[in-house]
Amino acid sequence: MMKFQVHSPGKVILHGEHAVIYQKPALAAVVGLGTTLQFRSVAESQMAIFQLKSLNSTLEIKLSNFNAFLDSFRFKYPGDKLESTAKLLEEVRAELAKEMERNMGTQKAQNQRAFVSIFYLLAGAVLTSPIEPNLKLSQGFQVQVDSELNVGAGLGSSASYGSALAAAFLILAGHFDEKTYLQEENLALISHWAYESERVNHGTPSGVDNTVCTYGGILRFVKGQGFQPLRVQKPLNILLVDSRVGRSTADIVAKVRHLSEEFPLLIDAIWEACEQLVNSAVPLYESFGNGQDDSEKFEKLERLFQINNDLLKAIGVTHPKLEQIFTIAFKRGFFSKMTGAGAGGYAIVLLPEKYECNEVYWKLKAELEVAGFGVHVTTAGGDGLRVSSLDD
Ligand SMILES: Nc1ncnc2c1ncn2[C@@H]1O[C@H](COP(=O)(O)OP(=O)(O)OP(=O)(O)O)[C@@H](O)[C@H]1O
Ligand SMILES: C[C@@](O)(CCO)CC(=O)[O-]
Repeated sequence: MMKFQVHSPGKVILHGEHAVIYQKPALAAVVGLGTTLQFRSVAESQMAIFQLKSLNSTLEIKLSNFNAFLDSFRFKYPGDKLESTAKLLEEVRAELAKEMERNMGTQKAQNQRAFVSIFYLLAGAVLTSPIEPNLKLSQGFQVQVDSELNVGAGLGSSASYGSALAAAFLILAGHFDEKTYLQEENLALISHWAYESERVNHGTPSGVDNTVCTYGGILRFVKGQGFQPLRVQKPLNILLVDSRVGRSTADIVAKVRHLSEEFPLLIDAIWEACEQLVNSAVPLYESFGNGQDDSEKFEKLERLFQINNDLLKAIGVTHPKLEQIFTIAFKRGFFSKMTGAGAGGYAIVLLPEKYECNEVYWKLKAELEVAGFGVHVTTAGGDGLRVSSLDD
């Protein structure tokens, strides 16, 4: 009887969103909100049932259908070690399209993508299983996914969801277990499959979100080159402000790509500026807590927040609701920026040390709430994905 729980955090991009797609560095950090997945095998069952609470939807897969899909994939691509995942994703999409027609009626696009991630990651984990090349699923199970992250809001809900699924399915298929998942090669495998899940949502993600959700901390990430954890000494306090404007990361990334094709030199100069900004920010984050008084460094960081936000505005990814948040924060003496793809989603407000003792902070929080925004105070950095046992 297998049962366990996976928790995977959400993230904020501190600096370098969008630029990171164009090979520039980004700084990303996990936050204190995340996705929790519970896995329980079910005796005598021949079904895999996935309850996705955030989407208010359920996916049921008959093990016999899933195993038949695996057989047909192995027959079509004999000896394929899944070096190219593109074929598998294509086959999964075709299989699920048939399934939707047969049993599921019309599902919303976001549910369909969430289902594709499940089928794709489950098939990927089983087809590459180190214990048995022709592994089939023989016992039914139930998976519940619950998230504190608003979906489609820039806090990495999709990467957090993808890494939680990846860890669960890799454990199920015998790649590692609850005790060994933190080994470097196993985290790399989780992040790899979480990236594949991101591709289902975004097409061409940079990989920053799945990396930070898996490994945790505050990371400097460059697409295709990997990451370095920042050596931070003190947690950084931030206020997450939900504009409550939904948007699709894939659509915004496509609009920015169009702009960069229209004005390549101009937009490249913005990406260069973003790189300089990250280079200036890293030593500040790493030196907080070194001296007696951090106020000078904090003021520099506030300036960088403002410049970063203005660069993002220059590529057209702000929104009137985000502007309202920036104005409220600025009026109270706080610096803020959008985070992630922008055009809605969350803003982050930089909070000083001992912000709770500052009356202005409470006024800021109240004013944002009265204006209809969701607020949540958290720290940037912390644990990445964790697997734990499940009692009941
Ligand atoms: N808890 C969840 N349960 C099921 N599916 C989820 C969950 N969270 C995210 N998803 C999937 O991820 C998609 C949202 O991805 P999208 O990238 O647009 O938002 P995000 O990850 O919140 O934002 P960003 O990538 O900018 O941080 C949803 O449409 C859904 O398919
Ligand atoms: C806009 C973007 O940089 C935000 C990631 O949260 C997209 C990406 O990196 O894939």
